[in-house]
Amino acid sequence: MTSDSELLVPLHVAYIKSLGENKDDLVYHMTAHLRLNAIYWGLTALCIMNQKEALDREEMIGFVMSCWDDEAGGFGAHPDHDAHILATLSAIQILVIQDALDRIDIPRVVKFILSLQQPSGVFAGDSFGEVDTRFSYCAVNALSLLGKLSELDVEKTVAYIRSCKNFDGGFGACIGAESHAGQVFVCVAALAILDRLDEVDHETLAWWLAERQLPNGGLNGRPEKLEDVCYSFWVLSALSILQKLSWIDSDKLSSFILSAQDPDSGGIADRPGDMVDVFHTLFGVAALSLLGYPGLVDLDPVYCMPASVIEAKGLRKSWQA
Ligand SMILES: CN(C(=O)[C@H](Cc1cnc[nH]1)NC(=O)OCc1ccccc1)[C@@H](Cc1ccccc1)C(=O)N[C@@H](Cc1ccc(O)cc1)C(=O)NO
Ligand SMILES: [Zn+2]
Repeated sequence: MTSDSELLVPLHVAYIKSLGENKDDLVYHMTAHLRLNAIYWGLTALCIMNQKEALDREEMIGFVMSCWDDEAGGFGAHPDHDAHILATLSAIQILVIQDALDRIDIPRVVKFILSLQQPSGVFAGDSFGEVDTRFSYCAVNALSLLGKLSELDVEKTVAYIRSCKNFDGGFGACIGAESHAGQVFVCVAALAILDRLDEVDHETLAWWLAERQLPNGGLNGRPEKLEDVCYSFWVLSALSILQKLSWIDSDKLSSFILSAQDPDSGGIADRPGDMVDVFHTLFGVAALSLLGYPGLVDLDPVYCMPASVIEAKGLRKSWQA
């Protein structure tokens, strides 16, 4: 069997395990600012392939705690980096998957997250103030995993997301920004967590999402853009939440994702022939899981975490199978 007809699970597991070992090559140092996010990406990909034990649990929890920024009350993406809401979400996602939330001071983290909400209702990523609907999703996802959604000003949060809805049914990074599949994912997933999917024009948005599929089977993030494996997840997750997964040709998309695998060293790239990375490896197997690829563990599309973990916390929605 060649690589573009089956998922090379053992190779992808070996690739993810090797990431922490090659500390000498340049890529390792160039990606220090994403390290904690990359651990969430690697761990979640392993969970989907049912190989969670491939990485050492205590060593991982130790690294997460080494990224704690005690002054801010949040996590940075690397030891001694400033706290950021993206890294804080990754830290919480890792600890929830490893059943180790008892290691953190939950009220302190909740205070950090809530401190980032702006008067407009949008969230900033950190104290430097860059705002983006991505960060609103991080806040809603993290507070939900911590069981503290009751402390969020839901109306203000929803009002800002509503103001980012475009005529094509999609959402942008901020008011007036064009629709982009990544931003559609974060806005639809945040509204799903808040039980406010009534804010979405389901038919219009599902049509815009289905329009992302190109003749080669891959999905792009915006009209006229190139196909990219990670957009498979952003688009499929939003369609899954809208219960319109059937609007995508899943056989052609699965073949596209499988063709982006590196058949020698493992890993998945953004498109066939490019360099693999752990980000596209996660979102490739995540998309295959949503498409029902045989032997993969069910993924919750809203949290991008194993469905069993979300189920155990009582966070699955009534409309989810
Ligand atoms: C910072 N970043 C990006 O900008 C990527 C770059 C890219 C990958 N393929 C095409 N471009 N873009 C990206 O993640 O866009 C998807 C997205 C945009 C906005 C909101 C949500 C998703 C990637 C890292 C990366 C950089 C360069 C190459 C590969 C991965 C990244 O960290 N993305 C974030 C996007 C994101 C952020 C927050 C979330 O809650 C969910 C997703 C992430 O996945 N965090 O866990
Ligand atoms: Zn990509």
